[in-house]
Amino acid sequence: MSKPLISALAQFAAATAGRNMTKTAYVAVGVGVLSMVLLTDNRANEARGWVNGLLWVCLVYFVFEWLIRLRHMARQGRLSLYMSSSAGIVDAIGALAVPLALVLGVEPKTAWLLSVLWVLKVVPGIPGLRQLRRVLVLESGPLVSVLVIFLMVIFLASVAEYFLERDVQPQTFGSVPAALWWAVVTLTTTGYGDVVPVTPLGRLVAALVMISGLGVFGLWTGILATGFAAETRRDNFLKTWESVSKVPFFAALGPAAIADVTHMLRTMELPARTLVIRKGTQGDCMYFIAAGEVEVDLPGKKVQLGEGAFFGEMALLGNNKRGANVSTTKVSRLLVLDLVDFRVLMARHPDLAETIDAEAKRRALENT
Ligand SMILES: Nc1ncnc2c1ncn2[C@@H]1O[C@@H]2COP(=O)(O)O[C@H]2[C@H]1O
Repeated sequence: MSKPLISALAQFAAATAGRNMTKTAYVAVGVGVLSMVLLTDNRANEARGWVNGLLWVCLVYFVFEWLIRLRHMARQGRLSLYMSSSAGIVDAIGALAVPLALVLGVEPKTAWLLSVLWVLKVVPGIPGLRQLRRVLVLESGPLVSVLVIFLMVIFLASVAEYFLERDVQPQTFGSVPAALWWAVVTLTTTGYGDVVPVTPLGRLVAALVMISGLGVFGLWTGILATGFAAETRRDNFLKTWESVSKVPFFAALGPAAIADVTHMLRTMELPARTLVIRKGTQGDCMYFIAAGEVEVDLPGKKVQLGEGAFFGEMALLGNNKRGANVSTTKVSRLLVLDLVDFRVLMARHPDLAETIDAEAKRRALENT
């Protein structure tokens, strides 16, 4: 093998070994699945050679990727952990499913259908998947309750329709299982229209089932949306909590007071050289620096404020007008306290109020 090829392979192996999905892997999944779809379409018969070639290239890529990961994990002593993990199982399926089917004599066009399983490889890389899993676990109670209601309505409705329609339409409502098909199609509001009740009472039941369908899906959507919102709030709270507890100004407070303060603050991530406060504008919040640095642009001098410092308090305590431009000098994380919460905080924690007040007075004196 030539040297450049060996070094390219080594580079590829290093990039592939520890990571779930590389950019090349995403491309391979896309090309592979698209080729499989083309293989099933007779209009693409002329390009069959190319499509087959692409499928084989993708398969070789996934086999190679799997072998590299197996070797990497074996070297790290984590082979069994990897093989039993979801990523390991998906990698093994991606590498072995099609070859096994071909070896077992399955017709190639059918065997290549298994390449649809390659899409599973992108699952671990989906952002927010952990959040979705947490929402499903936390909200499993209400979700299951709605599922039970869903099944109940399906069974009650299908038995009712069987009773009401069987004599008029023995072909379509001749048994409860046949009526079940109608109930699922109706309750999910799909409405193929292949099976339709014709008796007045049958239609009344159908109307009730359709309305129940809307209710059931509305409930599911509501439960998931509330779950996601709560999860995002929890994530934000934890992030803000971490930042708040690092600011020395708040460190003296007990855990209960820190939690109280955390509810009032929101986090803001800013790049370097971003104007945070413009001189002369109305002040409606103050800031604490959780990370990074800002520069206060005063007449004749510039003052740098680092981690743990606060700014923007003077407008809230004085005439509401900002006294100077303030911008970030580095990537910074600021905790923002809005005016309403500023007042609540000052009332609840007089010691903090005193510190902020004293610093504002000192700054005002320094600026005169
Ligand atoms: N001398 C100073 N040293 C540090 N910070 C200052 C000084 N003067 C003003 N600031 C800050 O710059 C902010 C500009 O907006 P505010 O006037 O709301 O609040 C001001 C203070 O927080």
